[in-house]
Amino acid sequence: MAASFARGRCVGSDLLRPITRRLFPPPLSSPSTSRFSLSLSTATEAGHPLRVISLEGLGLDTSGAWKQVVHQVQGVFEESRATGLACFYLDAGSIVPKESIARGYENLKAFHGLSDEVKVKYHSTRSRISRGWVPLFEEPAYEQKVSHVEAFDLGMEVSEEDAAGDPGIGPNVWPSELKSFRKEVYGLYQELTDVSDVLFRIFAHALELEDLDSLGRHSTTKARSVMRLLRYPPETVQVVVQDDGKDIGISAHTDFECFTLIHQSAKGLQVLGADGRWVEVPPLPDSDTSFVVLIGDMLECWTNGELLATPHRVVRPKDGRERMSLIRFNGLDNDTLVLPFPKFGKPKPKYERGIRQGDHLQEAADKAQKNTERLLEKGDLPPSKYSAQNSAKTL
Ligand SMILES: O=C(O)CCC(=O)C(=O)O
Ligand SMILES: [Fe+2]
Repeated sequence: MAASFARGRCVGSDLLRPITRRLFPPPLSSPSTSRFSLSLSTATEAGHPLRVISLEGLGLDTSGAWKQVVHQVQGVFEESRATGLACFYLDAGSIVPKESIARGYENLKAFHGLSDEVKVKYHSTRSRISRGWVPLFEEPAYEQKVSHVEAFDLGMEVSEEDAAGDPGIGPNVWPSELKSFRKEVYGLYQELTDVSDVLFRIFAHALELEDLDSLGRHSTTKARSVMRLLRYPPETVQVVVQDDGKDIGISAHTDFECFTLIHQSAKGLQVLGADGRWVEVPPLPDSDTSFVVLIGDMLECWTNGELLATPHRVVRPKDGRERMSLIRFNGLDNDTLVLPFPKFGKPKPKYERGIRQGDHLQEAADKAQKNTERLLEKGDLPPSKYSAQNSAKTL
């Protein structure tokens, strides 16, 4: 999406990157005696595709529960040497109560349930920074494929005066028809900001960076951190694209920010392992406050590719029911130039010039726009009913 863009980059064979030697430190304590090994076996026994890490009991001090979480995250990073997947489930219930998540879904349903005539007032192309409604068939094309998803996008609330024209930063749009939407949805956004702040520090600790604010200090109140309320119609509904692509909810991509939190009402999310196989990552049956944490492009660059951004996609629901998801991207300030930390060795050619968060998002938007134009030319994508272009170009 353009701010509604912020999403992933196109992927193809370059997703199948070879697993190179990694530099992660060994876990903080012996896995045989730690909670880490217990939670790994529990996760495996429970048949979860990814490790489950909980923020329960986490205090402000970096001992006790904090160390356990760091240790578990290190375990995930360590395992990703073989699997390519440095992603995991995070139970964030101690920061984001289940009621907030439930209200998030209620508001998502209420917004997407409004008529198109009402929703078009909030069309993302009417916002300088692409906040608001992204109708079906207007999702940026990360691949040469048509996505089947409708979105409402928001981010940090910044006045136009404070934004001073910065790309991707500015005021949100709020549907006046839904009285509690703003308060509840922005409340959830703020709780997710708290989770994000903790995770930035946990990641810094797990990577054994000396300063725990090394990452998070670049994600201020002007960070490119968008939240999306996504609705995927089931495959049984509204198929106007080529037959072989009818099951695509969102085409394959990695996210452009540092990391992403995903809460889903139903299965559909898949991540791509180093062996080239797509792994289903369904919601956890026993936890309604668990998010999937995906690694984004900026963290990949910071670690010189020790952590790989997680390729992912969504397949459409086949059971006749819609799928909903609450997505929170955790990005950096526009001007942040990310270069590999020296401890990860000589920067690889891919990262040696660094990546600037704002530029990266813009390049991705431009790339997706080109894909969209090609799809339109081929007649695979229906032209937008609401705007001159199918995906917003401005960030
Ligand atoms: O709906 C989901 O689970 C994932 C959405 C996604 O990948 C994105 O918006 O970048
Ligand atoms: Fe994504």
